[in-house]
Amino acid sequence: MRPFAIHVIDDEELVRDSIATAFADAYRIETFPSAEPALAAMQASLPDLVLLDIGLPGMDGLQALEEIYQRHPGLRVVMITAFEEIDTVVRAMKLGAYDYVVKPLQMAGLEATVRNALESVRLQQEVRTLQQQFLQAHIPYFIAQSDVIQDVMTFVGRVAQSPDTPILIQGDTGTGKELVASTIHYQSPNFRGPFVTVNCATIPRDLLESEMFGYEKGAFSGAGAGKRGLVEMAAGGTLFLDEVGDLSLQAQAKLLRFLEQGEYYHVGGVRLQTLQTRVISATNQDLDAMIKKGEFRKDLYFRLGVVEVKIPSLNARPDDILPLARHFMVEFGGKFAKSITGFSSAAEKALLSHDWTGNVRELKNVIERGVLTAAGPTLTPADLGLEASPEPLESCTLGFPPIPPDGLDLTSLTRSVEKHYIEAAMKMADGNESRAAGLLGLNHHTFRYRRKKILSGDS
Ligand SMILES: Nc1ncnc2c1ncn2[C@@H]1O[C@H](COP(=O)(O)OP(=O)(O)OP(=O)(O)O)[C@@H](O)[C@H]1O
Repeated sequence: MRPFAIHVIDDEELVRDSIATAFADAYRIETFPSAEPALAAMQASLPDLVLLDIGLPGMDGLQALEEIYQRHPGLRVVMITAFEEIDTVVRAMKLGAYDYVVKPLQMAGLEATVRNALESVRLQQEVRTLQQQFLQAHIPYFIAQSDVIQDVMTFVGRVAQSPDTPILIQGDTGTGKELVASTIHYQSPNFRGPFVTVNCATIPRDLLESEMFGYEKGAFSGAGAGKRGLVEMAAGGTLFLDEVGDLSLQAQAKLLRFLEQGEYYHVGGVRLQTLQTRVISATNQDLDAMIKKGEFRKDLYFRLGVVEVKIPSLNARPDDILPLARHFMVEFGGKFAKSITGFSSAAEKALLSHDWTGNVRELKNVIERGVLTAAGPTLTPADLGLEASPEPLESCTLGFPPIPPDGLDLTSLTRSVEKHYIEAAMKMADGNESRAAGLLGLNHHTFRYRRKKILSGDS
C-alpha cells in the first residue's frame, strides 16, 4: 500500500500527466485542473501533500493556498510556479507554503522536494503517536467507585476544560489531592505542557519566593548566576502549589499579582515577566481560620479558589476502600513480582472497619506492606497488620431467653439488642464511630445510619 496521498492542482494537462506518471508507483496521486474541485475533494479525504500551481483559472493559487490553510491548517503545500512569478512565490511562502518548484519541472528536483515534504509529514505523525503513547502511560489512574467521589470527578472533568481557571483542592492528608490535580492537568488543554509541583511546606520560607519566581544574578548573597523560577518552568502547563497555606505573606502578595495579571518580577529583577500557566493549589489546613488570624490573605484565597474542589476523607466513602485496595494489590503484586490473588473475607472486613485517618495514602502503605510480606495467595488481616473484626454472632455461644408462653415481640427485642451493642461498641471504642463500626463488623456508613436511627428512636 502506498502510504501517502498527493493532490496535484495544475491547469496544464501535460504537467498533471507527467507528475502522475512519475509518481504513480510511489504515491497515491489525484489530479485537478483547478482549485475548486480540489478543495471539494479535500473535504471528503485529505491528502498528505498538495502540489499547487500559482497561475490557475478561477481561484488562483494564492487564494487557494489561503483557503486550504483556513480549512486544513498544517497541511503541506508545495507551490508550482513559472520563473517570472517569483514575487508571488515569496508571498506564498509567507502564507505558510512548505516549499516551491519552478517550471519547466525537473522531475529529479521535484522528487527530492516531495520526499522532504513527506518526511516532515511522517515525522509529525510519529511525534503525535509518541505523544499519545506518553500521555496514555502517564495519565494517572484514579479509582472512583463511591457516588460522592464520582460526583467530584465529574465536576473536575468539567472544570479541567478551561486552560487557566485557578482551582483550589481541599481535603485531609492523603485523600488524593495531588492525584486530582494531575488528573485535571491531563484532561485540560494544557496537557502537552509541563505539570510542575511545588510543595510550599518543604521549601524553606525565605527561599520559597526566589524558587518560585526565579532570581537575577547577584540578587542576594549566594545568587551567583540567575535562575529560572518554578512558575516559569510551568509555562503553558500547570503549576501545582501543594500545602499553599504555608506560603509567607510576601510570597502570597507576589502570587496574587501573578494570578491577577499573569505578571511577576524575578527576585532582584526590574524587568516585568509575563506568562500563562494554570495554578492549582491544595491544602489540608483551614484557610478560613488562617484568614481570621491574619496568616492568609483573603483576596488570595478568593483568587486561588475561583473553583473549589473538596475531596472527602476515605472514612466518608467506604465504597472506595475495597476497589482501591484491589488496585494497589495489583500494582504492588506487579512491582514485587508476587502472585497475590485477593483478600480473605476477614481481611476485607478488617479493611472496611479500619479507621483510615491517613486516608488513601495509609491504605496504599498497608497494601504495599501486605503484598510484600504475605506468603499468599490471599492477604489476611495479619499480612495487612490490621486487627481482625470479631467473629459473627452466630458462632458465639449466647444465652438466648426462652420464648414466654404468651410469645414475645421479636422486633422490639432485636431493637434493644442492636441498641445495646451499638452503645457498648461506642463505649469500647472511646466514642470513635469508625472503630465501633469495626467492632460490630459493619462499615462506618452503615453503623452511622443504624446508630442515628436508634438514637432517634425510629427503627
Ligand atoms: N482515588 C485514587 N485512586 C488511585 N490512587 C489514589 C487515589 N487517591 C489517592 N491515591 C494515591 O494515594 C497516594 C496519596 O495521594 P496524594 O498524594 O494525591 O494525596 P494528597 O491529598 O495530595 O496528600 P497530602 O495532603 O499529604 O499532600 C498517592 O500515591 C496517590 O496516587
